[in-house]
Amino acid sequence: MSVSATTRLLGTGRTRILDSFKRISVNMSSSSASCGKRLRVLVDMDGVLADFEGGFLEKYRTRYPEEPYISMDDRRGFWVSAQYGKLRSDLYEKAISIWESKDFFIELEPLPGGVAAVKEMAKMDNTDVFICTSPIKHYKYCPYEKYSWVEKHFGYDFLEQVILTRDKTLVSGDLLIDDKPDILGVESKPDWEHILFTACHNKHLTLGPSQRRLQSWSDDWKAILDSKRH
Ligand SMILES: O=c1ccn([C@@H]2O[C@H](COP(=O)(O)O)[C@@H](O)[C@H]2O)c(=O)[nH]1
Ligand SMILES: [Mg+2]
Repeated sequence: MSVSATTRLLGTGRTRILDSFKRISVNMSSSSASCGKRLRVLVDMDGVLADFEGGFLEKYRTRYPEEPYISMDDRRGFWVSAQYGKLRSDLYEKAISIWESKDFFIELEPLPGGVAAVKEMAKMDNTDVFICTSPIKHYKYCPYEKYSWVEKHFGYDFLEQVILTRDKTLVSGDLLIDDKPDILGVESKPDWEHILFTACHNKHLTLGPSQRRLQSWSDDWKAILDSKRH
């Protein structure tokens, strides 16, 4: 057999062995997750840790004092811009101009109890917490300010725990705590169970029988985590 044929054969064998190792390690990691060795919790940022809706309304009213606005009580649907666009078509762009502005994301106030809860979660045995958040495509300020916000409220080391993605279905975890009712992406069956975090825009929705909510950070988030430990 020629040297190149032998190299090819050895290469094929090596690939098969590597594939077997990969299969074994994938099986080991999924079985250790399911027997609860470590729980992985993904926590959304806007509307869960940071007060996106409150920050938006305040800045919108300051910048456009003469324009109509939608109170928190009247908010319906995840997309703020869509509801403003229905109110009057030009308000769609005016709404977007608010979160595309410098300092919008960094100046968001933390939602009550969120930072403390996540810090506590991160200290729990066998628990990994990640902040999983979607940046806007107008990237001039938002991604930088999201990192800055985490550093400001959690400290520099917690930046390790930040996941910026526009497709959360690609991220693996046991739980995703998120205020968006429909979290869609290329993965049709994400690993995580979505816990809907109650927000002004989703509080009127009736959930399916197997769906769960976290009403606020005063709600029993520890029980939800425990329900996923085996
Ligand atoms: O009308 C809206 C409302 C929000 N956004 C942006 O969507 C993301 C939401 O991120 P999550 O990680 O799902 O909380 C955020 O960057 C908002 O600015 C929007 O584009 N339009
Ligand atoms: Mg959100």
